[in-house]
Amino acid sequence: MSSSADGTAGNAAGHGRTLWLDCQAGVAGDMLVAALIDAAEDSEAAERAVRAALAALPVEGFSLEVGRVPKAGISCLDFNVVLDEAHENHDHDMAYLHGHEHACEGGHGHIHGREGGCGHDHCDGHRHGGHHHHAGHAHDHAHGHAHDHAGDGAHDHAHRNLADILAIIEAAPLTPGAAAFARRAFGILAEAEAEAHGLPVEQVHFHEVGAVDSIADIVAVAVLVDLIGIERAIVPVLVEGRGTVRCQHGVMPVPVPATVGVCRAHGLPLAPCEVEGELVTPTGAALVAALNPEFVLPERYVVASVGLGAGKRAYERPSILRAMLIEPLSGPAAPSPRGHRGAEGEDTLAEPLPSSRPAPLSSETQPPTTVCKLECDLDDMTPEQMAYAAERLSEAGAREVHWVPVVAKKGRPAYELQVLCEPQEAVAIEAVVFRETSTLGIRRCIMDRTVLPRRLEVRHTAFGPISVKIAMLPDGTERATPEYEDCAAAARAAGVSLATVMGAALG
Ligand SMILES: O=C([S-])c1cc(C(=O)S)c[n+]([C@@H]2O[C@H](COP(=O)(O)O)[C@@H](O)[C@H]2O)c1
Ligand code: NI
Repeated sequence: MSSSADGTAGNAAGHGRTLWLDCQAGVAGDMLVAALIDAAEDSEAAERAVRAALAALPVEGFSLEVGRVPKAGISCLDFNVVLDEAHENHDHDMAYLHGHEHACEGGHGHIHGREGGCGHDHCDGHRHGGHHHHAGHAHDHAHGHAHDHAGDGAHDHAHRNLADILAIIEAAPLTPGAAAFARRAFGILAEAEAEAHGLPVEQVHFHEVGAVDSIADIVAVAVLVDLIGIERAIVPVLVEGRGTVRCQHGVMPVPVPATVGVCRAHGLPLAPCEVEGELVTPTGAALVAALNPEFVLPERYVVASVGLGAGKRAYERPSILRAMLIEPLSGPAAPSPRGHRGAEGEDTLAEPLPSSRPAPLSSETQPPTTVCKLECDLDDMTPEQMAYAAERLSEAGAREVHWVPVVAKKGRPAYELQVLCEPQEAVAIEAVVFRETSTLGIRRCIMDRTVLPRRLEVRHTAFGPISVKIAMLPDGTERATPEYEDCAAAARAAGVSLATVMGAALG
């Protein structure tokens, strides 16, 4: 929306940006692309970057239209992937909403029978980029689908699997960050689809998402997240409609199974509203999950820029996704130093997003006075699985993860998993516990903490600057503790002992 002097999009200040996504009218892939282009510091440069990335994809058959449209009188940005007739998708069509059968007029139905898979019952009535087609189908049969086509024209409608999609990302000249984000989003979708259809992830054939426009949406968002430098995302709620929607599977309840799957697996909060129809699409939900969002806004923040992304569907609630780049000022969600956290699934999420979670309790200057403790006992997990679960929990925002040896029921040696997290993170952390451990239940309690006031000082030593945490004790005295990571790095660099550097920092 605004331009920086150097013409770069986004992150001209060179630091990670905080995104607040206001999903009061839901979220879909195209809405998110538009909102992020609009919110970038230099929207024109952001649009150019998206166009360049998508033009370089090894995928054919589409062009892009980006322009402003009014939504309830508010000027929004519209991002439209216009498909060639031969590459049309079926499901971004108004005619598919609300289960209206008239979409079949002049079109055709066809069943995709797949052993062990789902049957896709398509109903054609396509409208893309203002064109309305009733073409027949000449499907890409690369994945062994048995199709029963009633159409008679030419229509390429690829059903790609995760490996196909990952190969497209691999072949595209994306930055490592953008490629990692795209892989993460597709991995999240694949897991939800697999769950919905009862298939292993590798056997899932993306239907709608295999289509060109969905690939374009996801890659475009990946490019923009990387370009803008979004390190932290806050998405308090995904507002969803009600009723049913018609998609390739037929008439589905809203939220559709894949959206439910993504939201369940990643603890994304959904809230129903009065709108009849689908506001949150699986792709939209997966993109939000890939941002690994927090759910609580800072107590105070300033707005650096705003982007409004237009949805295609017309509902009584204007279809607008609002993306704000904000600067948190203080409060529980104020920025803090942090490590990395990934999202869901090692194989699909190669490089984690920089964490937006708070620092471990020990390195904070404004520690929380309440924490949530989650516990469960496990006697059937391997050490590898336990270590992996602990890693995933830390990446998901857990402040502490402990495996405590216990003797459990029936005299069995076992381990108690103890996880400390912020209360508002508990639902998301529990989702990771259920996914990565064999537990059937989790005990949960909110605990008060007594914390010493503390501050961080940087001390300049012969070995370089070292952060020192100073805690104030109840008797008024102070206790200084050099930050381990700083000391360890300085000790390694100088080839001296850790104790020498720590002594220098305290001296
Ligand atoms: O995997 C995808 S994309 C998908 C799964 C399901 C299931 O519930 S299973 C449903 N749909 C519907 O397709 C259209 C388009 O979705 P996009 O995420 O590609 O925008 C939409 O109506 C979905 O509900 C898609
Ligand atoms: Ni599906």
